[in-house]
Amino acid sequence: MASMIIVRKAAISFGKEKVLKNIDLDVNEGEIFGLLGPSGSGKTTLVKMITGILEGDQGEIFIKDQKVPSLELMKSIGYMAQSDALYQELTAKENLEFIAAIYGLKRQERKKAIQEVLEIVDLTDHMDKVVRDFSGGMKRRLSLAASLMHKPDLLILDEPTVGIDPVLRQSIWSELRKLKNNGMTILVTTHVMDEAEKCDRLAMLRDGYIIACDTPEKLKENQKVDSLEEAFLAYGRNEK
Ligand SMILES: Nc1ncnc2c1ncn2[C@@H]1O[C@H](COP(=O)(O)OP(=O)(O)OP(=O)(O)O)[C@@H](O)[C@H]1O
Repeated sequence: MASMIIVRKAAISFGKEKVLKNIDLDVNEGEIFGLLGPSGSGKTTLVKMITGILEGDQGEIFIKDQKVPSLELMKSIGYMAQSDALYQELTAKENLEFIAAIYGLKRQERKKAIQEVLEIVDLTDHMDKVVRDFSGGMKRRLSLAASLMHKPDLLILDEPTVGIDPVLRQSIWSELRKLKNNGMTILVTTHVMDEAEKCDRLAMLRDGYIIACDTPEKLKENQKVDSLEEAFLAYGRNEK
């Protein structure tokens, strides 16, 4: 299977704190890959290194065989950060028009892309509302829409469903699965176990280490437990 992301011996410290230690990771093309770990385990730091926003102290990262960071690569990556980067005074549609302009989408492409992504996140009826008046969940959905505007090959989502109600969370996951079925590779961070279950494969992150990496089923099977939560705890114990 072809690799989309390769991380080799990546490490980073902030001051004296070693936040990521000796990370090796392979994400295959076309899979939904989850990074599961508690708050502070280093998930955001790792995705920022993968996008090239943060430079590690050690190691190498490749996306589609190109070394990160690369400006060229940014065209194939959609990144939704943990905090929403939206213009509060603009409407949803104006925010997306702005993103489209940055990516150099032509007028007709722009209109179509905006329509498509708004439908995906179920915000078509709210496109003329200013973002300041959006709920937290609506802002998350708009951020997701923004990350899809340029039809990336690799979508990186940092806790995409925080503040989103269970019904909409389900619908976002079914959209993610559709995107995957159309060939997109998706890397998603989460600390929610039922979301982790939906990933094709998972890496469990604890204290800056990957303590296990496999399919959700195999991770449970290997530890002879019924839930990912129990598996996480069991792998954590083995590490000590
Ligand atoms: N710019 C920074 N300067 C100093 N410390 C940082 C910086 N960024 C992250 N850290 C530290 O690195 C550790 C990991 O943070 P990170 O945000 O990657 O965790 P996370 O797993 O994404 O957590 P959460 O689920 O709460 O978002 C934390 O202890 C955090 O305080």
